[in-house]
Amino acid sequence: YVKEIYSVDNDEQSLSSLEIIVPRDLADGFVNNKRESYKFKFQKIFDQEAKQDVVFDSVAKPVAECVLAGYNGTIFAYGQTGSGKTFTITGGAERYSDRGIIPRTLSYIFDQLQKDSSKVYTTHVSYLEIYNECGYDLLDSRHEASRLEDLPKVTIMEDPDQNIHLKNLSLQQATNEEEALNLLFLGDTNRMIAETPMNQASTRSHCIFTIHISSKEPGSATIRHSKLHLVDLAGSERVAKTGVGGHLLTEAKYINLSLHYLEQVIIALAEKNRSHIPYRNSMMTSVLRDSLGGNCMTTMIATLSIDKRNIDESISTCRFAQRVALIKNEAVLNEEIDPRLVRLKKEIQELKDELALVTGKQRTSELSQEELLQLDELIEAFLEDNDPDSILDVGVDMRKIKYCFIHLKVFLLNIAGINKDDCCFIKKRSLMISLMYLADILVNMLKKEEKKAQDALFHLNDAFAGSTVLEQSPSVNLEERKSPSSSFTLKEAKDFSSSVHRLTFLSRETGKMSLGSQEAFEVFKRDHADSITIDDNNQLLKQRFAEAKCLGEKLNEVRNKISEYILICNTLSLSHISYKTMFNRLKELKVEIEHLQLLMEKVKVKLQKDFEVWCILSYFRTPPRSSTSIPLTGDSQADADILAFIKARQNILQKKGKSCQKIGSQTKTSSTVF
Ligand SMILES: Nc1ncnc2c1ncn2[C@@H]1O[C@H](COP(=O)(O)OP(=O)(O)OP(=O)(O)O)[C@@H](O)[C@H]1O
Repeated sequence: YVKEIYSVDNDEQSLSSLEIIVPRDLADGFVNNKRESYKFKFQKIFDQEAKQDVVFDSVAKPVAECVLAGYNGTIFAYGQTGSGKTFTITGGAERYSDRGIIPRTLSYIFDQLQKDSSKVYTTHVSYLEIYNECGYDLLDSRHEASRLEDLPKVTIMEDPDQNIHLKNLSLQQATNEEEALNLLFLGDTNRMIAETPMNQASTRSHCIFTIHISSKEPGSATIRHSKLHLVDLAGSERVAKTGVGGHLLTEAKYINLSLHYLEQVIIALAEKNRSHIPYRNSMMTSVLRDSLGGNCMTTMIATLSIDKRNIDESISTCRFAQRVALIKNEAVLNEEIDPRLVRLKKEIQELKDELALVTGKQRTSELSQEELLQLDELIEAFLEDNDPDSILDVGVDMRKIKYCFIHLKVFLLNIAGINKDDCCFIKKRSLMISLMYLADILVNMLKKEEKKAQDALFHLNDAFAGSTVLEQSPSVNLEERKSPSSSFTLKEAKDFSSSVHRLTFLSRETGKMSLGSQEAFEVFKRDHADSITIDDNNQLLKQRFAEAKCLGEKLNEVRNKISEYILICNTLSLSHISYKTMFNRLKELKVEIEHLQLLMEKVKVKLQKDFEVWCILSYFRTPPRSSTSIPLTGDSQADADILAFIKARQNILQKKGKSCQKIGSQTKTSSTVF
């Protein structure tokens, strides 16, 4: 392009300026007041030598960054045919370095997404072509389109909130740069196939390549949606100048009309206090509505082909671009709550309502002051209760259960003077609490054992009581009736028996042991090696005793009958001497029976006495297994009693010496005599 007709001043400090100088021959004419130069200020002006990467860095990168942050962005190229719109937006096919804004933006975006692991991103792309006010989906993958009309037709739908929806425009997911580039290639291919000499789509249609990005932080309910429109507009040349007619004229009219409407929208947006913006006039302005005057970071690239012949077009493009620059958009973050979360919140509310209906209580997320106080009391009572089976019942209420756990944790951590970081202490403390519970369980078990021991002791006392009765019997001389076969005297047995009764662990009033002593004594008896034999012999003696008792009763019965007969005989025989002999005989019989009766009585007494002796001797026959088997209660008095008991026993055994074994066998023999 001829340098003489324009100059560029790229001031680093302020806006860059472009001056278009109208050649004198063009300025000359009948009217002499025509301006010779036109100056325009732009944010940045790229001369014809500008490289694609520089354009990308200056124009596209800032917008792409906004899109990544969650804002909407649009970059659109406007200019006359052949001025370089497609080259700028898509790129040139000859060199890799000619890649345009779309492939470079895709590369940049995916690069950034890969670097950011703090969010979960989803990317989709769509590619729309608008030709003669009709939309076509360029990402149709069927490859069947030989004409543009064969592609899926995209129509505009508007919801009650005046949001635009594009029906039939496919949204293809692209998980990486390669997939996105393939989709761009697919769209460009569809666009080229449908292009005919009569329909040079690249010139006469608008193309919108859109990158849709959704981002969400893990665990967050908020989703951000943003989109970046990269728009390659149709050529803006004037119909009159191109001199087209017929079909091309129709096209040109559409193109110009849509660009005209675009211009109308831009003018309306640039004007203050303008209430109506004519977006609906064309599909193009409808689709870009949000980008042009709403929530979007919009950048316009005006492409110029500054040639003597294109001076008017160039000036027209610059004017249009300057109007666009006046528009101020207010971009906001496009955040929405995850619809799944909305659904879950609704479900939670429904469940809360249901719970309130069932329990009759309306639950708030926080516990009331009153409820907290009640809980504190319950927890305190629970902690003070020594019963290991006690439970902390706060009902089916997660808020209360959580509160209890927190309370107990604080209780453990905040015990006076305790460093909460001292895990060792906490472990010890937990152990102590566990031991306390264990101790409680053991105490309970011991109480039960004590009860059993008490019952057993009553049994034993009965046996001792029996021996006391026999001792008081005046009719029997125990010394005289010493069993000839027993080397263990009844005197010794009596001594021992009385020593047992003197034991201090037997209650003075009742003659019964204290609970701890009873238990220890019971264990001592149980541990005695020969306890089973003793029990067996006891049973045998009891049986013999019962038999003797039965015999004595029968004897009494016979004696009574004889006495009765004698009485009758006395009455009858007074006058009959013949009965005298019989009477004397009966008298003799009576004496004999009485003698027998006396004998039986003695036998019975001996039997009873020997039963007692047997009981006592049985405990001495087998010594305890070892001194360690003697159970001590820990109660000093009871333990002293037990030791005294054992000592008394040992004294007797020492006196007997080795004869213990003999006693055992002889006593067994004597038991069979009875
Ligand atoms: N900066 C540039 N450097 C090198 N070649 C360029 C440059 N800009 C445009 N061209 C070339 O000029 C020609 C026309 O450019 P391009 O197709 O991009 O124009 P356009 O404005 O898109 O036209 P249309 O309105 O017909 O689509 C292409 O062959 C392109 O390669």
